[in-house]
Amino acid sequence: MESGQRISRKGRKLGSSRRRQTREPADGQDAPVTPEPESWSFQADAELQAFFQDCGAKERGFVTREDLADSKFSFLGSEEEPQMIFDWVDMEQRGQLSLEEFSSGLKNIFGSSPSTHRLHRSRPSPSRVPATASFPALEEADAEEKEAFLALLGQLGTSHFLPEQTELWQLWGKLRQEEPQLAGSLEGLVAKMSHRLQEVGADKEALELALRKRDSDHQREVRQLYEEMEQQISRERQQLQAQSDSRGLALSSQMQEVLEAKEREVQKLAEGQRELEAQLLHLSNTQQEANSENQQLREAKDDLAGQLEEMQGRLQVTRRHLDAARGRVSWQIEEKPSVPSSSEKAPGLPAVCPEEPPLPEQLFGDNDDWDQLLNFSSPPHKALQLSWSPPPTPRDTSGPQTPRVVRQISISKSHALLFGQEPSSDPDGAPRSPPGVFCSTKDGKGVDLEGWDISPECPVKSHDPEPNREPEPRPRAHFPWSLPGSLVTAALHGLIPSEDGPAPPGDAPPPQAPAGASKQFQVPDADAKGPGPAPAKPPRQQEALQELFAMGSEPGPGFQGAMALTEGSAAPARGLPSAGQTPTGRLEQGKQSPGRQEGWPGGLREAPGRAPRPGGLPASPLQSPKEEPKPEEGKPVARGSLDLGSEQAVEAPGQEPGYPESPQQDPLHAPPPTDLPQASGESEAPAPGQLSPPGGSPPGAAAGSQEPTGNLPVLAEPEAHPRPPAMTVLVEGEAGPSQPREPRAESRPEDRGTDSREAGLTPSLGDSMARDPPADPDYLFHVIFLGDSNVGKTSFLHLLHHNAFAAGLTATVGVDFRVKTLLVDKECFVLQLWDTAGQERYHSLTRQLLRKADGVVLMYDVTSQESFAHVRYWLDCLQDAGSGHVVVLLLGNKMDCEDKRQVPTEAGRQLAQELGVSFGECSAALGHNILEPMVNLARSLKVQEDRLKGSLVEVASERPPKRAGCCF
Ligand SMILES: Nc1nc2c(ncn2[C@@H]2O[C@H](COP(=O)(O)OP(=O)(O)OP(=O)(O)O)[C@@H](O)[C@H]2O)c(=O)[nH]1
Ligand SMILES: [Mg+2]
Repeated sequence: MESGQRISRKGRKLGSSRRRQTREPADGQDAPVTPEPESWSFQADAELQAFFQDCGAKERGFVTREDLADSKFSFLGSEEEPQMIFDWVDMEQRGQLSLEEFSSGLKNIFGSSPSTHRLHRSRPSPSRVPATASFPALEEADAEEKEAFLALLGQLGTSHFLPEQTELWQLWGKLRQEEPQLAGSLEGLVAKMSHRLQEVGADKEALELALRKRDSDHQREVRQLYEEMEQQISRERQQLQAQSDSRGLALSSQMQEVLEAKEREVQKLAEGQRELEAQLLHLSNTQQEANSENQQLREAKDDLAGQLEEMQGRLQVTRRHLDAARGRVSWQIEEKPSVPSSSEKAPGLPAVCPEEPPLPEQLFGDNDDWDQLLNFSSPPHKALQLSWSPPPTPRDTSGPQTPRVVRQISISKSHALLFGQEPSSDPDGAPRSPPGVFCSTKDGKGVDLEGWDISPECPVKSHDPEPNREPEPRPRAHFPWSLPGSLVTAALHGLIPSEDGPAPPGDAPPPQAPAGASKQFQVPDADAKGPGPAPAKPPRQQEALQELFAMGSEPGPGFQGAMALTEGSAAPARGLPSAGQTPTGRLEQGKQSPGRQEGWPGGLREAPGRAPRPGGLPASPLQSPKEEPKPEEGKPVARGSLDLGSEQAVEAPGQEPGYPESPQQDPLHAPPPTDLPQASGESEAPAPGQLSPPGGSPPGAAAGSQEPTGNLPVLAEPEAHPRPPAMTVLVEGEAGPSQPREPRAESRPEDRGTDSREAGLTPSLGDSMARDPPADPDYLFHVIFLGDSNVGKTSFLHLLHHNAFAAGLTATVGVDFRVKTLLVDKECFVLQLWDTAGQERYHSLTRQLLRKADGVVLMYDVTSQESFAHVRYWLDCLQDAGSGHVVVLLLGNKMDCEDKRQVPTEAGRQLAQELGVSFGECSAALGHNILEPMVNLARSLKVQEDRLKGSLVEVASERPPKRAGCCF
């Protein structure tokens, strides 16, 4: 076994040496020549071929290491594994060897004959054994040999013993013993080999150095490349990032813009949707309102249709009555021969707005001579007749707002008939009057106002259609001014359900008839005055007019005036005269009169710039007597008459003690005058204060009974008494007996007390005038209030007369008239105050009035620049009228509205200086500066009058003094 292993080991060593020999030629070194295989037996070759066959290598053409796993070769030792043969042969370690390569490899290792090789190896060399036995071990060798051997090893590069060195030692020793000549060769060979080894080592180190250097260079280059790549990657990444960012920003901005645009669109759409919703809501509301209005209109239409039918029936009945009464009724306006007939048309009539109902034709008729109609000093046998529309009432009351308008101013002749006929009363005390004749003159001719007798409370039955029929005692109304109201009433009876129901179609008296439905108040002169029964309760207008003329209670010798006051509050339309005639004309006019204009629902119209009256319907006085009198309406209601009356009862008052304007502080305490002396002997017209009491009560008693108490007569107006829509004043210019002063059956303490406090009017002369009005006014002037509409003329006058501001007055229609008595500097001034309408359609009418003006209060509204600018227009009108010596007072009203002021006070003052007129500012609402301007105006008028008297004697002789008249 040991020998086998040794052979195997040898074989391996030989194999390795052989392998080394096979390698050396490959390296190109001068390797030794490959020894030929010693012996490669046929058996070995056969085994090899069998192996190729068994493992399939022959088919594949190559041998793998695995193929040798189970192979057995006879030339291999037992300890040698067949796979080692493959490792020996496969020096390049390719894993597979071709059959040729494997065969030649084996042959190179084992020789041509493996058996020989085995034999050779198994047969020891005869010299090697004894030599081995004779050569001592290295440790036992002598020092010389050992030194020589170490030197040899030193040449080989090893200085210490290795296990192989022992074998080398023995080989070297053997060689020195057996073949000493080869020892030197061995040493040379060893030296050469060591040299070669050193060279190889140097080469190796150089190569390693070069390799390391190259490796470091490579590493450096790689690192550099890596860094460069990293930098480039970083740059590119940054670029990409920047591009991405910019692209993202652009995209985001675009997206933002798009989003904002979308959002705006959405908002617009939302707004549009909201607007549409609002519009839809509005439209739906509007539609609902329209539906409700349509419903209301339909209902109103149905109501109106029914009412219209009823009205038509009533009108037909009325027309029949009018036709029946036509022959009996006469409408006369007797004038001097010089006075143009009423049929003539006079130019310059007030323009009538086509949209507004025209003024009645007989309202300042075309042919009226204003000199005649308005002359206070009417000649004898003439009676001045004034017809009034109902006075306007404040809007804040529930009563109707019938505009007040002068319906007629005419002159009739003697009052004989009038005064010759005692006022008749029915058993209940209601005044009576002869049928068909309301105011008659002494010679039998008179003004027949029956055409206006349309008081709803006057039963139709009382109007005898037959002219010759004796009058029957019945309540009647002879108020020309009652026409509109009657019409309205008639209309309203059809339109508005009255509490009392419609007016009785026949002669059934209205509910209030006995109390004051139709009353006639005649003021007989002294001669004509008889013991006729006086009305138990004179109508309010009647009393008011009594008060109006109460100042000159007893006319002078030349005064034979007669005054008749009638009152028709609300008469059925039955008494209307027939159409076609003068009365009919008036009737027709009355249908379009302002009274109806305001009273008729369909014709309700407000003056421009005025707020419509709430409810739009006139109120009740014309509808139902019960609805008329209200506390607030007391004054306005009776304005047509009470204005005049209050002038004496309240106004004169204007002169209460302590009045600053008056130097005469002491009130007059003279006994109430019983006569109104004529201002001039020529004057035949009574003073404005002259009014006969209805029942002929002694004036002294009446006045004396009240004035000492200081309490003004209380207006004992029955609650249910309807407001008189108009009044008629008949003043006869013929001399006659003095009229007894009417007793003041009614007093109005509220006017004095409350009004004075409210208005703040300076009480001074009023009391004295009220208590002791002068019998004969020293001066009488016509003062016309001019100015644009809405400036406050009527409010001013209302305050002046009633000491209370009446809010909500309607626009004046035509012209209004009041009398104001002032005691200034111990002289009695009677101012006839004409309240004109500022609306343009009445300007021509106003222009006619201007001809007789003594003084003009030209009013503007300090809150209206336009009204201030129109001041020059009104002055031009004044100049055109030829009124050269008119005293003008420029008055700016509404100074309480300081926040709305458009006209500075200085501007008004400058204009007044420029125009040479007086100037002042006032507030009708506050009652500021109301009476003072009038007192100053009275003084200026007096100065003007005195100057004219002195300088124009001749003219004055042709023209009766103003003081002699009581009206234009
Ligand atoms: N604040 C204030 N309002 C006033 C004053 N005077 C009158 N008014 C108001 O002005 C409006 C017109 O008043 P009116 O007296 O009817 O005016 P007018 O000048 O008579 O108008 P016409 O009759 O159309 O010419 C009414 O509403 C009054 O209440 C005032 O001093 N201050
Ligand atoms: Mg007015």
